[in-house]
Amino acid sequence: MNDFFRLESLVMQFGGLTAVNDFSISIEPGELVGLIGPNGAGKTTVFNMITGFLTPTSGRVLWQGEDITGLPVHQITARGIARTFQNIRLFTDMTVLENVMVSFHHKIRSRFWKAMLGMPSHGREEQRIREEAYGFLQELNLAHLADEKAGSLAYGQQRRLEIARALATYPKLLLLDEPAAGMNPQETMELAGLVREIRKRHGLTIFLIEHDMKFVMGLCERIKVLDYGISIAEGTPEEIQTNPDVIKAYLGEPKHA
Ligand SMILES: Nc1ncnc2c1ncn2[C@@H]1O[C@H](COP(=O)(O)OP(=O)(O)OP(=O)(O)O)[C@@H](O)[C@H]1O
Repeated sequence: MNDFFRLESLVMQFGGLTAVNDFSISIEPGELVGLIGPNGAGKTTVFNMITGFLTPTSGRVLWQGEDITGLPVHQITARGIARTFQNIRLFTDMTVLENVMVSFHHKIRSRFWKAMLGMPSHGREEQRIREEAYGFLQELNLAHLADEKAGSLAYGQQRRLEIARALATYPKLLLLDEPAAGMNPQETMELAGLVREIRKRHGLTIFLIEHDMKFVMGLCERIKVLDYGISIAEGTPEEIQTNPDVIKAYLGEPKHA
């Protein structure tokens, strides 16, 4: 048992549907853990319960020794948990750089008051935020697109921009929901390298959902498998690939002639 990050018996019911049932996991600082499972297995629902988008029907989310179950989204972000979304959520009419700058909103609020009071640090602070935001774009290989509208980027670039935005909240735990979705094999391979780099540089712990098995198996140290809301396996990539329950969940029962 660790005190860093633990999910205890999470349950999420939507009316008569139990989307997630008795889900538990404990993640150590610095780990890179994958969450896989067939469509509709409940993976995004787990992320929504961690990040405050959904309040679990029962169970607890424990983060650095604190019970954060059901806290509002902004309070969870402020505690160092950030995420990206399966359906990309960018401000498409804003520039790539502005999209990252928005993530500094807590700082921007103080900037706003300083500007109102005509305090001199306003310009300097804006410049600092701009430089920091640009630094995150460089890390995600997007700096050359800083002044483009976010909506004009290719799909894979938008996914990387989502990660840059999440990093700009200075998280300790980063949740990535299908980061490689819609990417070609080359982009997916580059993304795996970027994920490794940002983990190292920022001392991150990463929990990710992904359907691309090559990506998951090559990147994650440990994998959890959900099927119909129930956790059916947990182990190393090698253990998961040879687990009969996992094979059955993905391929269905073997057909008998
Ligand atoms: N807000 C909601 N209201 C009602 N049902 C929901 C809601 N969110 C999810 N569900 C249902 O819960 C189940 C799990 O959905 P979820 O999106 O968590 O699955 P998933 O494993 O992330 O799937 P995918 O791989 O297709 O993204 C599905 O049957 C889904 O229809």
